[in-house]
Amino acid sequence: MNIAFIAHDRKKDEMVNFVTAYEPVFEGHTLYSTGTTGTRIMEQTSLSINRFMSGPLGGDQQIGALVATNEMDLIIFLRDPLMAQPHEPDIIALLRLCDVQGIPVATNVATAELLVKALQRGDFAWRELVHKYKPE
Ligand SMILES: O=C(CO)COP(=O)(O)O
Repeated sequence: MNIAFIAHDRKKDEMVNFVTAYEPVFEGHTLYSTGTTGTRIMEQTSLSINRFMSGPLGGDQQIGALVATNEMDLIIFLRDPLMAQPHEPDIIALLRLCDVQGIPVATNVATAELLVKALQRGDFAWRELVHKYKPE
């Protein structure tokens, strides 16, 4: 599966702890992230992550491009609900595209945990069909 990690600054510790806890689950997947989030995760785990630009510089939009083409299977986006972001329009656009394509997206760690357990159980197998029968 193609999985993306994104965390706002005050959520980065939570993200690193979360990914560390489920590192064995994430190991078998293709991982993506915005710039700083990915750096932090790679510093503290042995996971290899394809990093895009930092969020405020367009990283959310780069991940959004993969959502638009239905290539992203799961997004864990730990947003900071208590701090305004300069790139709020990019964030809204990414979440909108997840709804357009029906992509599972967790915006807090409680939901992220449920989705990762579903991933472990094989509940994301339907996404293989999406990839297999993707129109050209
Ligand atoms: O701002 C972000 C998401 O909107 C995250 O970007 P960074 O991972 O580069 O901090």
